[in-house]
Amino acid sequence: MTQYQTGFLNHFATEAVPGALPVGQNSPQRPSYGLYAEQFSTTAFTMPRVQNRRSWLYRMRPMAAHAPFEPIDLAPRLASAPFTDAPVSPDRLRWDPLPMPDGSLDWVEGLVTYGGNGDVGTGAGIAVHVYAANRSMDRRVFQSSDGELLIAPQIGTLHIKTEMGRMDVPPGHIALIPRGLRFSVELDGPSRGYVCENYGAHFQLPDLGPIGSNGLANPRDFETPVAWYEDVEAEVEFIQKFQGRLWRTMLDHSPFDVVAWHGNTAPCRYDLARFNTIGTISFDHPDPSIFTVLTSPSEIAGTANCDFVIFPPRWMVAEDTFRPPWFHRNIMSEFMGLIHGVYDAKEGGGFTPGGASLHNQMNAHGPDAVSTRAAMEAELAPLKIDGTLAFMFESRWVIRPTAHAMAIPEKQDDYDNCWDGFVKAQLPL
Ligand SMILES: O=C(O)Cc1cc(O)ccc1O
Ligand SMILES: [Fe+2]
Repeated sequence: MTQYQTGFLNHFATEAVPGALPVGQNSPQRPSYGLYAEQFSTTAFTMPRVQNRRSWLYRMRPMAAHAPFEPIDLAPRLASAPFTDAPVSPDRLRWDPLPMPDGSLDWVEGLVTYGGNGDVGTGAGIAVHVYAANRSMDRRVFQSSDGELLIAPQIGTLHIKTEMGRMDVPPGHIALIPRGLRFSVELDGPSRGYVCENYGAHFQLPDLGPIGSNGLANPRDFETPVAWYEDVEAEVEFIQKFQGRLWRTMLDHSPFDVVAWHGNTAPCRYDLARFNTIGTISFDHPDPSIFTVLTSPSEIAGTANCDFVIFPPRWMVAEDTFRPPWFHRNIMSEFMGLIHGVYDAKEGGGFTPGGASLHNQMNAHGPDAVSTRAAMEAELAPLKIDGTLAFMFESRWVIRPTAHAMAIPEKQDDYDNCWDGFVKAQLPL
C-alpha cells in the first residue's frame, strides 16, 4: 500500500520507524538506531529561501560507501544535450507511437530520446524521451544527476520505489523525481510514456496573476510518499546518468534504506484530472499558457526553460469564435504528446495516443484542414471536449531532434499533408 502526504513544496517530515527522525535538529551526534544523516540538496545552499530545496535523509548506511563507477551501454537510444548529431530542420515533425519492445526491456533500457535543447554541462534546457518497456527493474536502481524527471505514463501504471518512498503512477498522472534521487520502476506489463528530463531550474507552480489564489494545479493535489525502506542485503546495480552517459557501480545492499526524512525536495505525483481548467466564457481562443501545470523558469522572466501544459477535458462555449488552437508561429518551441483521445487541432487523424509532434521556433502550425473546416462550419453551442488528454513541453530553445528520432520508421513523412486543401479566401472584385 502506497501512502502519501499532500502539498507542493511543503516541508514534509515522515518516519517509517517511530523515533527515527531527529527532533529540532538535522544532524545529532548519534542519530537514533545508529542511522546516518545525509543532506540532499537540489538547489544551491545559498538559493533565496523561497526557491531553496533540500531534504535530510536518515539511512541505515551512508550512500558514500561504494566502488568507482564504470561506463555502461545500457540504453543505446538514450541521449543528452547538446544534440548536434543531426542538423535541425525547420520542418514540422510527427511520430506514430513507439511500438512495445520485441525483447525484454526495463524502464531505463526502454528510454528513447526524441530531442532536446541546452546542455547538460551548463544546466540549461531539456531532453524529451519516450519509454517503451515491459520488464520491472530488478535489483537495479537509477538516478539522473543531469536533471529532474517529469514522467507522464501513457500505457501501464508505474510503481516507482524511491529513496524517499513509493508512488503508483497510472496514465493520466505525472511523477516528478528530483535530480539525483535514486529510484526503481516496476511494471505490471507493457508500458509506454513520456519523460521530460529538465536540466534547468526546478519545475514549480506558475503564478496565477488575476486568476487569484486558486485554480489550475492546486498545491494540495500533489502527493509525496511517506518514508519507506527495505532492508535488503543483496547485490544491487546502481546506474547513474551523469553528464550524458550511463555509469554503473555495484552495491551490496538496497539503497532504499532511508528510514525517515524531512525537507522540501521530494518526489511527488499529480493526477492531471485534478487540474482546474480555466478558459474563455466569452469569445476567442486564449493562449494555452492558462493550461500550464508546472513551469521551469529560465533567467528571462516569463520565458520558460520548459512549461508543462495540458489539454484536458473542458467545455467550449466561446461565441463567434474559431474554437480550436489558431494558426500560429511561436518563438517558443513545442513538443506535444497524447495520453488518450483526440486532440482538437488534429481531428484529421495522425496524432494518436503514444505519438508525438514537434513544432519548432517560428514555424507555422495549427489545426489540420479537417479540424479547420469543422470549426468554421460548426453551429456554435456549448460543447464538451471529453475523453482526451494531450500535453506540451514548451521551451524557449529550439528542440533539436536526435538523429535516431529522425531515422525511426515511426516518423511520419507526410505530416505536412494534414495542412493541404484549404480553400482560398475570396476578395471582393
Ligand atoms: O500547437 C498546438 O497545438 C499547441 C497550442 C494550443 C493552443 O490552444 C494554442 C497554441 C498552441 O501552440
Ligand atoms: Fe502551437
